[in-house]
Amino acid sequence: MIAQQWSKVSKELRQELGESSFKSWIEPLELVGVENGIARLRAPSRFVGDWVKRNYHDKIVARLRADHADLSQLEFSVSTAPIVRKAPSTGSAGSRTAEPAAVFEGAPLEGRYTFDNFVVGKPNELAHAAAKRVAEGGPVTFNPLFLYGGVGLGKTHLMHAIVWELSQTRPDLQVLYLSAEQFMYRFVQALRDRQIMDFKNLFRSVDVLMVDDVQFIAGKDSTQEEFFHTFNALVDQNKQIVISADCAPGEIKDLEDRITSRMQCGLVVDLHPTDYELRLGILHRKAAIFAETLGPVNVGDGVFEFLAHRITNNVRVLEGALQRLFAFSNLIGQEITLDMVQDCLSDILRSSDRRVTVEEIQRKVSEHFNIRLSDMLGPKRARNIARPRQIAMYLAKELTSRSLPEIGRRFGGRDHTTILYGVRKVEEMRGTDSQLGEDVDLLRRLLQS
Ligand SMILES: Nc1ncnc2c1ncn2[C@@H]1O[C@H](COP(=O)(O)OP(=O)(O)OP(=O)(O)O)[C@@H](O)[C@H]1O
Repeated sequence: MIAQQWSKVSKELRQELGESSFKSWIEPLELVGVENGIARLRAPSRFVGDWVKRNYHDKIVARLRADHADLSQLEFSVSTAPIVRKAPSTGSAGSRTAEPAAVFEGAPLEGRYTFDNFVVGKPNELAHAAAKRVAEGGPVTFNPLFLYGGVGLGKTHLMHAIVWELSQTRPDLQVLYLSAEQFMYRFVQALRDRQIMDFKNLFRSVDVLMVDDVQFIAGKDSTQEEFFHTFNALVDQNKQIVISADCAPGEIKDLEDRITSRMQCGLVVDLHPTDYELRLGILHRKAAIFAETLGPVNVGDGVFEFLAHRITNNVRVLEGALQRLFAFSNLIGQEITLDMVQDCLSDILRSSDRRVTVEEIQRKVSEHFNIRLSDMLGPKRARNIARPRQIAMYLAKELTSRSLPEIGRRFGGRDHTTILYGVRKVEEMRGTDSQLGEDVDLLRRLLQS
């Protein structure tokens, strides 16, 4: 019934949209069900789902209304294989002899998040290398692998890439990938259904456990407790754990100390904010991917360079901007030019114009080091004041477009040479003092978020 309805709608859309758009966007979809005014469709990737929603939502809804008068909305899920295809045994943890108890699915995987599609540069090379090592599926050398970094810097991409690669290199392994939110949801569900033993057995018998956005469980006492025991049980069995978070273990507020220290026992790797070269590489790679789905599009001189220069804080935004340009160029059949970029992305470019101010930097750095703002600007030379002041100078130089004399004026009327000295000092110390390096990275992230 549903299949027939979808086939009728597809046919009509094929006529209206033409063969090429139909093949790219409509043909790969599957109508899964219609309920309570919502039609659920399955798409081969989030990209296709987002695109169809943005461009063809109303057309699809209007046609489906012929059979479902109350329909008002489409919802898309991604059609991917479950990550753990069969449940581990119901017997003691680790035993694999019993029949599967139930199908136990992890979060869906995004097909494009592979190692091939992950562009490696200085800011993420360590995270990439560590993820690759785990994906080989060899003996566990560090446990857990803890990946952290700011919004949209590729943590989830790397996690999915590990799962995809493990499914090739070690198809015998039970790999479970899920978000910390899903972990909590399943835990609560197991408590409610009095199936806590099943829950424990399932989680304790996977070979690789991957939990995304672990900061979510901070402050949720029972979930943390259960997570701690699951974590210990797997580590004791020498099973690999991979965790991601938006900051380092010690910086996650309201996370129990014993969990923090467990996480610090493994390899903790930071995905640093992207630099210009990495952003340029990502744009080229993403353009190749979009071209595969949308057909080739001409990109004019300087467009990639302009985008890499202007959209600096979040790869997700950069990717969204490029996707929008591809869509527009495809619709009007013209190459992407710098003029088109200005027209099409004015909102994104405006918001990326939001510059951090020197005053914001001074405030944040003072708070971070627990010193008074008046001391930051005043004459005191004690190390516990002078070092944060130099860090603030360094960040002001890096994150604002102010000149050294202008920065100097905002630091209580200091000379530009003092600012230059402070900037150089921090640059130099970042290579030798890892604590200082971490402080600077954290502050930069806070200021740019
Ligand atoms: N180095 C990279 N190469 C290719 N794509 C990248 C890279 N870094 C990030 N991306 C892309 O940026 C987008 C956001 O990445 P992802 O979802 O992995 O970020 P995240 O760090 O998990 O962010 P969040 O904290 O919001 O969950 C994805 O589409 C991803 O493919």
